[in-house]
Amino acid sequence: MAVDLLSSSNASFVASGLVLAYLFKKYWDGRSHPPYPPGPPGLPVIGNLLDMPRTKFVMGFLEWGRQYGPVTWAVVPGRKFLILNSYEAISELLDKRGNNYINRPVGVMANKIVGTGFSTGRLQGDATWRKHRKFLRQALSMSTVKQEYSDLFVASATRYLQAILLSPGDFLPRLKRILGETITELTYGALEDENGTDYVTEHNENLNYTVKVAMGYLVDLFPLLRFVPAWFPGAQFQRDASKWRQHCIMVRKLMIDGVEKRMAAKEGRACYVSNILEDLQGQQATKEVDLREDVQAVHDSGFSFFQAGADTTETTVKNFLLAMSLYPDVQARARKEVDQFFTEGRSPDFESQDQMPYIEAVVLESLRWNPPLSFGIPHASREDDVYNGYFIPKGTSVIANQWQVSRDPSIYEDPSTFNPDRFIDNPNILDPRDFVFGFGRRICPGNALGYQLSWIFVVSILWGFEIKRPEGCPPLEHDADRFDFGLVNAPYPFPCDFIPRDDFAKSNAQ
Ligand code: HEM
Repeated sequence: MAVDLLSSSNASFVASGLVLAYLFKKYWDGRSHPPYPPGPPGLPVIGNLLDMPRTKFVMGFLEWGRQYGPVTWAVVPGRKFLILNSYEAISELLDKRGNNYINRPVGVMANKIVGTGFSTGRLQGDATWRKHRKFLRQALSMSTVKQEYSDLFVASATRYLQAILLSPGDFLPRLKRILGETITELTYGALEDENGTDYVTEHNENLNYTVKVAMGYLVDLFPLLRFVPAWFPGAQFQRDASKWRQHCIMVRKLMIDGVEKRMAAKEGRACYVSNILEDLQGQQATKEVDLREDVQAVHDSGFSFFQAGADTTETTVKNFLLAMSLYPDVQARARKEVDQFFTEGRSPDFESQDQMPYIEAVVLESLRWNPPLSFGIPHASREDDVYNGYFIPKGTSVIANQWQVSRDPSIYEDPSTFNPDRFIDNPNILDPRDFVFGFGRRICPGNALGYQLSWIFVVSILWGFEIKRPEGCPPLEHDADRFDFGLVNAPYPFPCDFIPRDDFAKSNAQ
């Protein structure tokens, strides 16, 4: 039957119809507004489907930037893309015209099938999103982070030093675990429920499929595929989605039930979710208001902490560790500054943070050298726009290539070299925090938290250990040998020798 329907004469009739419709639309669009930005030519119907980079996305986008200039246009079925390859264009569109680029592209697989559309990073710029951002602003400002979370961060960094001492070969998995615990603890005030279900493990599993889903599926391009039943041959995405949807529902419930039980029993640490829920309960006690939407927004914005904050902070600290092993002179200089403050029994804390300019430069360079989300999270336009004479229609997915900014030699000289000196006595240089945390109305609300947590890990590691690249390891001179260019651009796994330093060894023996 299916074969009959697609007999060769029918198929060629349908194909010529589609090509004609495509050519007519292209002609009509071209007459009714300014031209689209330049981009790869594409094919009828499928547009640039075959041109889109499939791996190492930012490298493909960078190449388009070289060929077509700082704004590149590409289309695939059902989606229009604008790729921005210059800080000037990014900041003009996403920062200055931020109200127009406040939305996110809707992923069929993520939003409609797996059901992860509730998290802050996926919401449209609507009333629910504004509620999330209000709570996040309250809890994650630099002053709140310093006041509320510094002790937790110091304790986590100390735990990491001890973990390295115990099992130096596991320094990468231990980093992932301890940063995951830190973020879980500050969000939920506990690491497991009363049955011993481990929150970090469940969140990591959620993160794994969230990242897979964000990479895009065929169903995102051809939305009708979502009606293909799970038993249909080739519909593996439906079977995966069903498993992930169930898991996501389970983890959300696990987290909510846990906080509510601990609050009722007055147990557990104060944390993001419980602090705001208590405030809301206080409001409800004084006046009759329906706060159900607020309560949901607290839970859902809290759920975003791990999704958005765990891998990104981990990548920043990994960047630092890799750089220390490759640039021993930078390491020696950074340690000299640490040793001015933390000696004779005083272990790292935040007290002297403002007096350590070289460490600040090292943390900034760890962010710049390899921006963890190297093409951010795409924004989407609310209305038609025109930039430099080019037309950007409503609903365009806009990708800001942060990697390009980090490697722009007109901004950063010799950009592949890890060189914190570029930030010393150079007030006019672009601060990496102005692009690695994203842009405009969607800028990362966890930027102070990510920065402070990375800072204490950097100082503590320098204080505790000398870091060496083991003899005989290749020098990793090129970016392509250092970073994997995935959705989160992490350094490839790398070896390090850790030599304990005296003060740490003594404090640990006590
Ligand atoms: C060094 C660490 C971090 C980096 C590099 C980073 C980077 C980013 C970037 C590039 C975005 C997209 C912004 C845009 O759309 O323009 C983002 C969004 C977000 N980040 Fe972070 N982030 C970090 C840490 C954190 C932490 C620790 C948290 C929370 C505890 C967090 C929570 C979020 C949330 C909730 C969003 C979504 C915001 C929205 O869509 O409105 N991030 N982050």
